[in-house]
Amino acid sequence: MCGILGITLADQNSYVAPELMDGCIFLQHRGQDAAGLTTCGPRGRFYQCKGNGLARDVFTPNRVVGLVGSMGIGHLRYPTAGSSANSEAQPFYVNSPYGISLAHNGNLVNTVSLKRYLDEDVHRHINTDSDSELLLNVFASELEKHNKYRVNNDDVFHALEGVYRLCRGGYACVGMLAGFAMFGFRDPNGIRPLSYGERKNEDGTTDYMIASESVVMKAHSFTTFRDLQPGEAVIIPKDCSNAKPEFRQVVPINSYRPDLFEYVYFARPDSVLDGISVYHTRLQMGIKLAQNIKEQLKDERIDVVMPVPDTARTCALECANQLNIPYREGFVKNRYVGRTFIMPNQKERTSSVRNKLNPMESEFKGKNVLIVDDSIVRGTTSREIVNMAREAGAVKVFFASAAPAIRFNHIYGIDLTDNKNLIAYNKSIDEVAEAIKCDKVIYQSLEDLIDCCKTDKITKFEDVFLLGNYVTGVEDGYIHELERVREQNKRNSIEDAKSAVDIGLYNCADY
Ligand SMILES: O=P(O)(O)OC[C@H]1O[C@H](OP(=O)(O)OP(=O)(O)O)[C@H](O)[C@@H]1O
Ligand SMILES: NC(=O)CC[C@H](N)C(=O)O
Ligand SMILES: [Mg+2]
Repeated sequence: MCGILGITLADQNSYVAPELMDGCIFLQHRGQDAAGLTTCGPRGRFYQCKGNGLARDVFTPNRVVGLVGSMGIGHLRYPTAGSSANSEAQPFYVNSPYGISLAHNGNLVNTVSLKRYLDEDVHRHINTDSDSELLLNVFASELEKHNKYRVNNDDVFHALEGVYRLCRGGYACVGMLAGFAMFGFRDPNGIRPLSYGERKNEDGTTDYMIASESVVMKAHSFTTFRDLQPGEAVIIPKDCSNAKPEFRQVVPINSYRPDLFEYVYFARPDSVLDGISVYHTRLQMGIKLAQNIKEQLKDERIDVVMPVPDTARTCALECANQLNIPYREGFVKNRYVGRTFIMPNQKERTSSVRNKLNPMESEFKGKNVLIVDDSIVRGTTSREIVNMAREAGAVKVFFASAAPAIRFNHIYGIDLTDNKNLIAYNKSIDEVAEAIKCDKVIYQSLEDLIDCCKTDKITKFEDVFLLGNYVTGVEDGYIHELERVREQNKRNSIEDAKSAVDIGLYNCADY
């Protein structure tokens, strides 16, 4: 998951960059590795600032002062394909045809054949290992086929049909055509989230936003918003004071399957995705998990329930309420350390858990503790946490997870290529408990997790990482290619170091 954002302001003389920067801060939890902004100025030119780092570090005042224009897009990157190279920071840009800038959330699963197609059939040069650059070039090549001096909305929708035909995987995108329009589109299975919002101005005009999560809409007073449907696209004219956005269901909905992991971990609790409140699902996860715990730990005494901050808090609190056991914050979180799971290498992830969470000894000494987390993926967090709980004097340590055991790659959104890196891979639940050295692990069942999230409209979810059957299929050699690129970009034996073949480009960060 990355965070994507686009804003088009009605006032053609206004600057969108400050609001885009603020918006990116609201989506920072979706990607900590790189950040980028591209705006489109009055003469139709693009202005860009992007590079590795957090939004607040990349978007310094002297870098964004030159980002002129009332329309712009932003991206927060958590690399899930290619490498962590500076040159893979988004938005991506191609000058032909018409000048296109694109920000992408998701993963394409047919990159091997797309690369070949772009090279051999349509002769487009690809300069990085990013799948987003492929997606942008597929769109550009489809648009080019019209061979027109200027395009219109129909041409853009038509080009998107080509993108849907050629690109497989999970994708939500926001882009711009220089001087013409901003656009957004979502994959036919609705795996990755994307919302569209409107804000009424006092003079009667309307500003528009496209974003990964509703939280940024609300915070910026885009109070009328809805989710784009799977396979749906929207085009918002640059001068939106004179023309209205146009929506089109470009391809039929294949199946409506939002990614279950958005509700478990990715999204902020104060977001509503596909009409489902993330906060509400996490409360439900706590209720269901408590029922499970009552059965599985019926012969045990639990003195205290503790969350693993931050994401598990909502679920753990409700779980404690249901169990009628005191809820205690046993781990104090250092507010200056970001999310561990989306850090790019294992060394960093492991040391980050210790730097981020510190046990409150009084809450552990002589007690049987039930620690609740949203998920156990590689086991980096749970291993360290159990260790810390024991060091702090806990007698028994039980570990509950709001997500079921994760045994397969999450190919549409998690940076993980090898199943063997999953702690539950080829292990029984007792073996997982043994691996993280706790007394018992309790997992939520998939059925219960789906019950926590489903609505009348959405009953199916992208749950491939739990079952292993990919809705989009995966082309032969895809996982191998992902791994190969990762390997290639290892430098000085530091896993996932910035690409050894990093490229400085005129449209890349210049620092
Ligand atoms: O088993 P693992 O591979 O460690 O992954 C799972 C952990 O990673 C995430 O936390 P993270 O620190 O990223 O973010 P948070 O502060 O939002 O909980 C998640 O909430 C789990 O705690
Ligand atoms: N997490 C994401 O959505 C990443 C988008 C894209 N696959 C990249 O690696 O840049
Ligand atoms: Mg966590």
